[in-house]
Amino acid sequence: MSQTFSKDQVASKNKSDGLWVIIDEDVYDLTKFQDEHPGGKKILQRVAGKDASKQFWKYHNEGILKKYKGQLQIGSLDSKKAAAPAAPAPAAPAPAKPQVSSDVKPAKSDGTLEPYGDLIPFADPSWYQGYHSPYYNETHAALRDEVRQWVESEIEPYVTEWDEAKKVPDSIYKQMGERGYLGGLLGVHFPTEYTNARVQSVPVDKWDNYHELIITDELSRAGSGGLVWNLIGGFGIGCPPLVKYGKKPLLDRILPGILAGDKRICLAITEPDAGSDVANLTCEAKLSEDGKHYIVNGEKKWITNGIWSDYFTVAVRTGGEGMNGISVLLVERAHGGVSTRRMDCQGVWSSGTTYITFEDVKVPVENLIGKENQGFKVIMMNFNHERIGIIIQSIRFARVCYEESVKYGNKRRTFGKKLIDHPVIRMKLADMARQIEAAHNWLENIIYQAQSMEETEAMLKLGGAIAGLKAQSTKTFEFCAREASQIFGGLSYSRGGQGGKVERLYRDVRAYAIPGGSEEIMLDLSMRQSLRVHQMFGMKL
Ligand code: HEM
Repeated sequence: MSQTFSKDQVASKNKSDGLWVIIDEDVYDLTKFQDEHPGGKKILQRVAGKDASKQFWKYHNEGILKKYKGQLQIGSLDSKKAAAPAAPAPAAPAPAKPQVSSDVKPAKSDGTLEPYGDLIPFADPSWYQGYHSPYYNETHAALRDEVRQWVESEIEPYVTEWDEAKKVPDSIYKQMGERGYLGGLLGVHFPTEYTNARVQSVPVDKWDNYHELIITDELSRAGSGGLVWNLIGGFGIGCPPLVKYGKKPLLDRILPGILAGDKRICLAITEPDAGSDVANLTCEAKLSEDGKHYIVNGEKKWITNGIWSDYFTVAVRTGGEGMNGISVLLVERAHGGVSTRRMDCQGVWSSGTTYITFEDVKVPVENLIGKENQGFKVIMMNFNHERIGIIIQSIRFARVCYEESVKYGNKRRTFGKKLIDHPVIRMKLADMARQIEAAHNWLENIIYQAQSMEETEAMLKLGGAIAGLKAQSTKTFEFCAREASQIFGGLSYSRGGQGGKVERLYRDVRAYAIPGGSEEIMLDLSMRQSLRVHQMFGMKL
């Protein structure tokens, strides 16, 4: 912003027909905006011509300035040292090329990375804040910065609108492809054979599971389960089985379009009458008489991204009862007979939760994923990847609730002191932080184990721990959402505004605690499976 003004010039604009204010040494013309200001115009008229920084920060968070700067800032005070450029505020975010900050410094001689972020204790994982970690290097630091810049500039300011509109612009999903993030989220090596997109800050041969963790974690910082599920909810669980067990001609035909962000895929397992007990599903696929097609009939419910999907990775019954009669098929909307309708849900509004019906859908046998009647294994392998995604998101959402609470607690005053100075509030924050850190450290350890093991070994040995951590992380999320709501009071009871993230996340909690295995089933499984596996190791009782 090149124009500068003196304080006297601003002071002369102190009427409703010329209403300027100063916020953090920048000058804003609110003349037209006053009529649409959600806080009312009189309150703006009272600070017309003055420095309103203190009042502004009392009622708003950073997101508001980011969103309105481009529209309302007309310059800066002449006394300001280096006027910051106004952030662009497009009505609908335009695609942009990734830009990696040149600030990412190599690891220091003691192995730690440069501190990054706001440095609020526990609001980011400890390796962000200059602490030692065996897991991360400069490529992780660079990716974290790349994703955070994108989220802060093009996603976070608009997330509330998208959630209310129950849709994220297609251009954002397309960028997921262009930036190489879709290619990086498959839980396998980076699939260079199917996409030309590359993650700008990480060479493909360096790609590992911690990079995958960072993408999901940083996307989750926007504080919306709907956003994260829109971008990776269908893809992250629907595409890995296709890549791991699909036949090459099928992959050659459809994977490039999916990884480019042009076509969408989702996972369809749950049915109106079969959720966590997958072995009981009834959607049937009968082989045609000529043996060339499966004819699929049945219903699927609570399917993330279903309404927008071109492809559906579907669990079907091809054989007898129980887990040995299940197969996985790649159904294409273009096959005909696929109907999708949006479901109204408590949370994750922009994720497109869908009810699907398949009526005599003719699916070529080439679209079988894995072997006939051996689909249960495909589904089980996939569950660990899905659950780790849920864990990453839940822990970050818990952190967002905690971070918002710390910031608000340092700003809001009651009974003559800041909230943070009341021991009862600090106790809440401490209870949040201890659970977040415990869950995150367990997560990093499990990712290290998964990366060091062959896939079947990982499924056996880690299934119990992953199930336990899923329950731990969703309980942590629920606890933090509740405590943050208490700290924000009325501001997190109404939607939008300063408590907006907390209010939204509070509504999103059940979407994490139930799907991918409910807390009850996860806790039970964690013990059953761990005991069974350790019996194989020679456990002595
Ligand atoms: C660049 C200038 C400003 C912009 C773009 C702006 C924008 C907004 C927006 C979008 C809201 C809705 C709630 C939210 O999303 O946070 C809001 C609420 C509000 N604003 Fe502003 N505002 C500005 C300046 C001010 C100033 C200078 C004051 C005080 C003197 C003020 C007082 C309020 C109040 C009291 C509310 C209602 C808060 C609540 O619901 O708890 N605003 N403003």
